[in-house]
Parts: sequence; structure tokens; C-alpha cells
Amino acid sequence: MNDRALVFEGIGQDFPAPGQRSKVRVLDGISFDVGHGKFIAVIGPSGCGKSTLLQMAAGLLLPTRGAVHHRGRKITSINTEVGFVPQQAQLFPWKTLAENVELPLLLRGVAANERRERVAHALGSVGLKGFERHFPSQLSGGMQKRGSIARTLVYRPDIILMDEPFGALDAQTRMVMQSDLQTLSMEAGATVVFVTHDITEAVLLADHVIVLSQRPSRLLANIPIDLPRPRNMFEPFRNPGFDAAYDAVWTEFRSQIDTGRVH
Ligand SMILES: Nc1ncnc2c1ncn2[C@@H]1O[C@H](COP(=O)(O)OP(=O)(O)OP(=O)(O)O)[C@@H](O)[C@H]1O
Repeated sequence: MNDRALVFEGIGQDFPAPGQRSKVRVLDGISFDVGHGKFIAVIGPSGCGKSTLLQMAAGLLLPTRGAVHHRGRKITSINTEVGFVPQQAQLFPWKTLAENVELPLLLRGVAANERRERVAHALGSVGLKGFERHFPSQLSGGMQKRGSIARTLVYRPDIILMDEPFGALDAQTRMVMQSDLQTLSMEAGATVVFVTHDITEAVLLADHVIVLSQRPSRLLANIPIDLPRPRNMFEPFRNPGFDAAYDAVWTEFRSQIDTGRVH
């Protein structure tokens, strides 16, 4: 199991339902693993438990059944070796961009010289060199998002967990961010688990797409995406093999959308 960065093994999660005696089963027998340096996208209908899986990898929540292993070690408490970029990642408004990005290093007791170097490098890698002294209110939504990604990259986590990080961005900014993320993860050989609702985004970014069903959520498919890299994020259909890969994911996903539709 040590040769895998992350292993989800038979994960089940029941949550208390307000006003009811019985619990709600959210996840049911989910198993998949994440190889070192791989980019995994998790896709599934709203409320199926995608964020819940990420929280388990971060040790913020323990599964009702099964276990998550990180480098062969069962996660039983907060996992400080992963970086988490949540849906609504926010920078602290009273701190400058550089101070925001520096924060995880301060908390880890990294020396001032090294902090400066690593902050400069992280900001450079997300294209924010020159904005160090800006406050978040002086940055666009996309730049703030880049800042929150830099804040995660700066402490070099073993695995990066991203929960719909680009969901709130406009379409153009989103494509630029997807392209930047691909470059970053290719250069750094990063291991990424990326939650999204967007099939195109999943297919363009991932090495494997995990498709989950509606609640109680089961794993419908684990689809390898073998398109050559770098992939063209701006013109998805120009990537050779994109149509077939999109079809493979859509074929699994569509049944989940049809059954949820109100007629
Ligand atoms: N701490 C909790 N207590 C009770 N129920 C919870 C808790 N956390 C999540 N849930 C429930 O578990 C289900 C899955 O939530 P989760 O946020 O993981 O879904 P998701 O697939 O990420 O959804 P979305 O795509 O809409 O963001 C939801 O029905 C939610 O209400």
C-alpha cells in the first residue's frame, strides 16, 4: 500500500439526519487509490459525498466504515501532510497577499529567509509576482484564487486536495486557471485529488476520473484518461481522443442525472 499516495478502502459514511432517528447513508463501500504524482478527478451529483471524501483524506472526518491510508498509514487524526483548497478558499482581508501565503510557514516555524524565498517562488508559480503587497480587496476573484492555491503550494504538501476550486470563476478565468494548474502539477509532479461537477474539466485535467452515484453513493467507474499532455484547455475538442474520453465519463454520469430529474 506504500506505493500509493492515498488509498480509500471500503469507505462508508452515515450522517445524523436532523429530526430523524435513523442516520442517512451518504457513502457506501467506496474504494479507489491515488498513485504518486497522479491527478485524480472525482465527479458525482450534488450531495453525493465528494467533499466528505476530501475531508477524510485531510483527517477532518473519520469514516463510519472502512479507512483512508496515506502512504500506507491509516489516517486517524488531522493529516498535516496534505494541502486543502476548499470551495470558498478565502484570503485574510487584513493581510497582504505575501503575508497570507507566508502564514502556513509561520505556523510551521520556518525561518524568515526561507519564508521569503518560498513565498516568492509560490507566488511566481501562480503568476502573481509583483502583487506581494496587495490586499485581497485589490485583487480580482481569479487572482485571489491563485493566492489561495499559492498558500497551499508554499508548504509543499505531499498531496493537494481541491474542492471545486474554480467553480465560482468566470469561464475565461477558469480556463486560464485550469491551464496553469496543469502546468504546475506537471512541473511539480504533484499528487492531486480534485472534486468537480464539470465533465470537461475532469477529462482535461485528470489521469483518472472517479464517477460516483447519487446517495447512498457508490463508485460507478474509475476511468483512465490517456490523452497526451500538455492538453489544450482552451479548445477541449482539439485534443486527440477527447471525444471518446468525454463519452466514457458521460455514459456513466448521465444515468445519475436522469434519475434525479423532476418531471
Ligand atoms: N457534518 C455533517 N453532518 C450531517 N450531514 C452532513 C455533514 N457533512 C455532510 N453532510 C451531508 O452529506 C451529504 C454529502 O455532502 P458533501 O458536501 O460531501 O457532498 P458533495 O458531493 O460534495 O456536494 P456538492 O457537490 O453539492 O458540493 C450531504 O447530503 C450533506 O448534507
